[in-house]
Amino acid sequence: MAPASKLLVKLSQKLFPVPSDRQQFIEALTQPQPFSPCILWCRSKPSDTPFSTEPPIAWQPDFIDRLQIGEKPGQHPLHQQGYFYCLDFSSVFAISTLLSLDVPVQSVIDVCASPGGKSIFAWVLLQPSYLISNEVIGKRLGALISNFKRCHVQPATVLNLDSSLLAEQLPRSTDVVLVDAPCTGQSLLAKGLNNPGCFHPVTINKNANRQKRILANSAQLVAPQGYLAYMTCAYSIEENEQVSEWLVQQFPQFAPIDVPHLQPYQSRYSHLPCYRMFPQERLGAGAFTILFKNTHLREPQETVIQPLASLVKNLRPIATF
Ligand SMILES: C[S@@+](CC[C@H](N)C(=O)[O-])C[C@H]1O[C@@H](n2cnc3c(N)ncnc32)[C@H](O)[C@@H]1O
Repeated sequence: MAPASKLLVKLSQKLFPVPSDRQQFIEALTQPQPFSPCILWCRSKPSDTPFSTEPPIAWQPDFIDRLQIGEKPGQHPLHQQGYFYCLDFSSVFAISTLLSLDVPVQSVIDVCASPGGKSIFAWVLLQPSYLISNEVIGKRLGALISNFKRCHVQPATVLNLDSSLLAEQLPRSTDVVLVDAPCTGQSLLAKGLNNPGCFHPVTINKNANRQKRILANSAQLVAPQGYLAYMTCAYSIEENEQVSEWLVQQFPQFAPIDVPHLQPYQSRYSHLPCYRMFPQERLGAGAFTILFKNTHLREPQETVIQPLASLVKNLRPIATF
């Protein structure tokens, strides 16, 4: 068992006023226990499901299964055949804000896409005509592309651009923009992985600034009346609630939207409707999520929009499916 660092203890004190809650949080990070493996079905499930599953929780979509601990879905032949994608249930929690959209969605841009879990969730759920999955770090493109190939994700386009370039080239273009932001990755500890320095104030501050920059650029992409989904796998308030509050101040046209099924997960650290999953709840390693709506209406001169597909062609796609 790794001892809790001073910085982890300090974070736990900030997050949990009750000492027993604090202790459970610390234990989830210093004595990590396995979580149920989770899969996202990209095709119809075979009639004879090959895995033992956990009972679904109330809001769990049909295309998600939580498996019993000990199942190894990544080693099953159906995985290689692209029937499903393996992910942490916290990822499902974070992207589940999309379940509350009640409008048809034509276009989705995933600004921070690799290895592809949130893009694939959006593709299965929303079936957009345009899915653009962007990954700025070149060496992370391979994983994204191979997951899209394996799971037959199409139509989809993979880009490799900084968010500032996306903002410049595709302003007000997209119904749903996903920002699963790079973060301190504090929840990696709950998966038993090392992540030195992830609670240090300098690391947290650096990440929060990067998140603000990516969000500010991503906000430019959202069509009038479209949606911006922000999520991280960090626990620090600076990377989550404070970034969200900053966005609303900077871009008051973005209204945070209530997500009814996530009400039980309402964050205690903000007055905004935003949601947290913690590792001691035993569903996944932890996540933060919030959904914003761009309340701007389309300008009269905007009625003829250049189709996203033709704009994207000029951005040198890395792959098109
Ligand atoms: C949390 S991961 C995304 C996981 C992915 N959405 C999924 O569900 O599989 C964050 C991603 O942001 C990328 N990233 C790093 N720096 C970035 C930046 N400055 N702008 C945009 N994305 C960045 C990372 O390479 C990483 O792929």
